[in-house]
Amino acid sequence: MLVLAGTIGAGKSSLAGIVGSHYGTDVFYESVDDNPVLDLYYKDPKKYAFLLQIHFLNKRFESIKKAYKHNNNVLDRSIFEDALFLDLNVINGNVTRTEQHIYHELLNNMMEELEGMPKKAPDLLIYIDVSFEKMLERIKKRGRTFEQIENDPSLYHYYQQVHDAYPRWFDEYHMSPKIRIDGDTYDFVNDDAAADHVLAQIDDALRDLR
Ligand SMILES: Nc1ncnc2c1ncn2[C@@H]1O[C@H](COP(=O)(O)OP(=O)(O)OP(=O)(O)O)[C@@H](O)[C@H]1O
Ligand SMILES: Nc1nc(=O)c2ncn([C@H]3C[C@H](O)[C@@H](CO)O3)c2[nH]1
Repeated sequence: MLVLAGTIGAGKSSLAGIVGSHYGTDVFYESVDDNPVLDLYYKDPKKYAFLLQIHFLNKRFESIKKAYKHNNNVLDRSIFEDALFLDLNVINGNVTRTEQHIYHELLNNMMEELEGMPKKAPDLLIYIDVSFEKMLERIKKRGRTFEQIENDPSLYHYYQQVHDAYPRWFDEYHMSPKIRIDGDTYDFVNDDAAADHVLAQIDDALRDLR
């Protein structure tokens, strides 16, 4: 199981598709278009942050249960990143300490279930690192209405918080082997040579594991 990680708009879904095609494996996309809470959360984070966290946790657990059956199946974002968002929501007063506590108890229970499975952790975590400027550029380019700073200027600060939290998160991530992809330099979406370079990086990392 290969897992993509990185900030909002880093290119996880795009690279997940490319990696899945490369290995001929299934890609499990993050719940966005079918997400009944995401736009509500962006409109009213105080009301919907906890519900959104529970939704993502549930969907990721569901994907992991399906994905772990094949070595090179691809997950678009890891279950381990959700706590980063949760903690930011606590800092921002959108999630209470009690909600945070209940969330972590539920997460621990779920992780115990995963420990009972043949594959307890991803084979490789692929972290896409992008600058804050690139992150904003990509969010704008992709154009999801509820994510646009021009509609809600307070999102600038939120995006800064998310972006700032990622390097430490990646540093402290030790559940599996991990690699870092430079998402600023390599335009794996529009440039085949860049995509090949990134795929070679992933191939090399997987070869080292076996
Ligand atoms: N390396 C890249 N070079 C150029 N454009 C890119 C690159 N990666 C992603 N993009 C573009 O940036 C936008 C966001 O990409 P994508 O949806 O894959 O990000 P994501 O990490 O899955 O975001 P989210 O966390 O919101 O799900 C898309 O328009 C995509 O085409
Ligand atoms: N609050 C919050 N918690 C999460 O665990 C989480 N995971 C993803 N997202 C948001 C980021 C993108 O807008 C969009 C697609 O990644 O969904 C999250 N938001």
